[in-house]
Amino acid sequence: MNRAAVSARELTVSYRNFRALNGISFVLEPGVTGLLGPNGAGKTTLLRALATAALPDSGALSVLGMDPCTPEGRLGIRRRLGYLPQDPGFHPHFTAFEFVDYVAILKEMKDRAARHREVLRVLDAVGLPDRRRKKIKQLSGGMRQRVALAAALVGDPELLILDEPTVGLDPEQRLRFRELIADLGDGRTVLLSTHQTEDVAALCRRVIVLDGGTIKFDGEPPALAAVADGRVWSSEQRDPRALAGWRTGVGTVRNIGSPPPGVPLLEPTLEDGYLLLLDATTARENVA
Ligand SMILES: Nc1ncnc2c1ncn2[C@@H]1O[C@H](COP(=O)(O)OP(=O)(O)OP(=O)(O)O)[C@@H](O)[C@H]1O
Repeated sequence: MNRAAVSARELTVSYRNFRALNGISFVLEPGVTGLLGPNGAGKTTLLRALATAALPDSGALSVLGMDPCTPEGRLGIRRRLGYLPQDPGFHPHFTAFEFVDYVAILKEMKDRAARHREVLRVLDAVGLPDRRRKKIKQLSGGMRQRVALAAALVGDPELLILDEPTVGLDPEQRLRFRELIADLGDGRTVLLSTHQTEDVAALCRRVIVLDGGTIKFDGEPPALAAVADGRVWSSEQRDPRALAGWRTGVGTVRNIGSPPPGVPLLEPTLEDGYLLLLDATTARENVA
C-alpha cells in the first residue's frame, strides 16, 4: 500500500518568471516532518502548493491521491486537508467559536448541530474550551495560534500543513504546542514549517531543508546533526578560523567550521548541522 500522503516530482512553482521552487522531489508519509530553510527559501510557497493556494507550473504533485492542478482535485484536497497559514486572516470581532465555525462552514459541514459539536471538539483539543466566547482581538498571541490550529483540525484531516505555528510563542506555550503537534502526528501526516531547529529536534521524525527553492537535505534529524560531526569546538574567545561562533551560557564560545588541530570537539546539534549545511551550500554556489 502506498502510505505517502504527498508525493512531488520535479515540482516547480513560479511567481511570474521567478522560480520560488525549482524542480523539487520528495514524498511525505505519516508522522511529523519539519521544513527548515532561511527567509525566502520557498517554504511558504511549498505549503501553499500543497494546500492548493499556489499552482505548480511544471512537475507532478499528488496530495492525498489527488491532483491539485485539476478543479476536482483542488476541491477534494481542500475537503480533506488542515492548513494553518502564516496569517490565518482572523476577523478580530469574531469569537474563537465563530471563527472556527466559519472555517467549518467553508469545509461544507452543513448539519448545524454536528458542525457545532465538531467546533467544540477542536477547541477542546487545543485546550481552549473556556475561551470560546472571547473575541479574537481579546486573546493573547498564543491563544490565537491555538484558535488557528483548532480551525486547521476541523473535520479531523489526515494531512496537516502548519506554517510557523510556534512563531511569537513564549517557551511554555511552545512546549504545549509541541505536545499538541506530536500527538497530531500520531497516525497523520504533518508538515511543519519552522525557523526553530529545537522544534524539529524535539518533534520531527524527518526533516527537509529548503534553500533557494531546492532541497538541500531530506532525512532524519540525527543525520542533519551529523553534518557537523567533528566540526564544532569550544574556545575561550571567538576563533577567527570559524565560519560562525557564539558565546554560550557557560561562558565559552561554540565555534563551527573546520577545527584547528587539538581543539576540544563538541557533540553537534541539529542547529550546527543546519548552519553548516547552508554555509557549505553558499560556499559551493560562490565557487561555481
Ligand atoms: N506573491 C509573490 N510574488 C512574487 N514573489 C514572491 C511571492 N511570494 C513569495 N515570493 C518570493 O518567492 C520566494 C520564496 O518565498 P516564500 O515565502 O515561499 O519563502 P519562505 O521560505 O516561506 O520565507 P520566510 O521564512 O521568510 O517565510 C522569495 O524570494 C519571495 O520573495
